[in-house]
Amino acid sequence: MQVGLIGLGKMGLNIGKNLIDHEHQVVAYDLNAEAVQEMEKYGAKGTNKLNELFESLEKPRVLWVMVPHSAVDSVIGEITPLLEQGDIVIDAGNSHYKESIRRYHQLREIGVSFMDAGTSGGMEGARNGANYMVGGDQEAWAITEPIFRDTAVEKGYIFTGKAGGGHFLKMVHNGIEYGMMASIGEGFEILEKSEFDYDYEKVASVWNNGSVIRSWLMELTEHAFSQDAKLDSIQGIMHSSGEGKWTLETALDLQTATPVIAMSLLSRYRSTEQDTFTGKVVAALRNEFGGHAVDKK
Ligand SMILES: O=C(O)[C@H](O)[C@@H](O)[C@H](O)[C@H](O)COP(=O)(O)O
Repeated sequence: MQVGLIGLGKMGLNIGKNLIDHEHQVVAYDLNAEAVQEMEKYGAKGTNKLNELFESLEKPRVLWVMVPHSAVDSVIGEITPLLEQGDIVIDAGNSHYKESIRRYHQLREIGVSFMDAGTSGGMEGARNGANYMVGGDQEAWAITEPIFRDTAVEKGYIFTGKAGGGHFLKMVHNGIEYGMMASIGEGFEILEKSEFDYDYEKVASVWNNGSVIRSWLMELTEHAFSQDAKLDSIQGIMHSSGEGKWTLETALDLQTATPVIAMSLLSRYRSTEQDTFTGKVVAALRNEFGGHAVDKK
């Protein structure tokens, strides 16, 4: 089928190529000329004009939006005057599910269907077989299922119904991702501080063969250590894009105890600071009441 792809970043380009590999026609839009050219070379029709994108697509149009969550509203704002009744807008990025519910209702008012599609599997998945968690209308799903099925790994997609359900599921998935990664990281830190001299690539490899914790994350761990045996070239600063925070906020709203996800998020925040004011205050107080030593600057 024909897909209008908006956003040719790392994920968008890979999804576009994946769609073309599966005999779908891609009309690709981005302001970045290089990305448009790359997509054209791969067989897409490319443009940097939204009206051209819309004119090139058969109706009802299927628009796959692959942009950072902070840009989704501005994209929707730009395409709204061009959208027509029956068109389908898919947000395949990592948006907050409440925003997706709002956007669903906003577009429904003009007869446009909005689908919230959480996409997992990273760049490699986007290129060769992704994983999708999709919410939205059944009618829109009936039309769009082939593009999800074809670009996903086998059994790698789910339609959750009800708007917001796709991005909610992806949010929780990412909360789990935070906890799992933190646990892997902490395990290796204990190894690093121990009296034993382990080869971490080999450790990750052996854990990937038959052990309970074998996983794609452990495979990636093995790969990372194969590139840099002790990760000496990078700093232990863990950035985050928001999904872990949303998971924790949602858990709190639902009065659900999620200590692992909470701590993994907080340890990411902590990792971005060299020193903390909390630490200074506690050190000062220990010194105040007990005369305990402080480390001077
Ligand atoms: O399932 C996935 O493929 C990943 O979760 C993907 O969506 C992305 O890597 C995260 O958004 C990174 O999230 P943080 O920046 O919050 O770690």
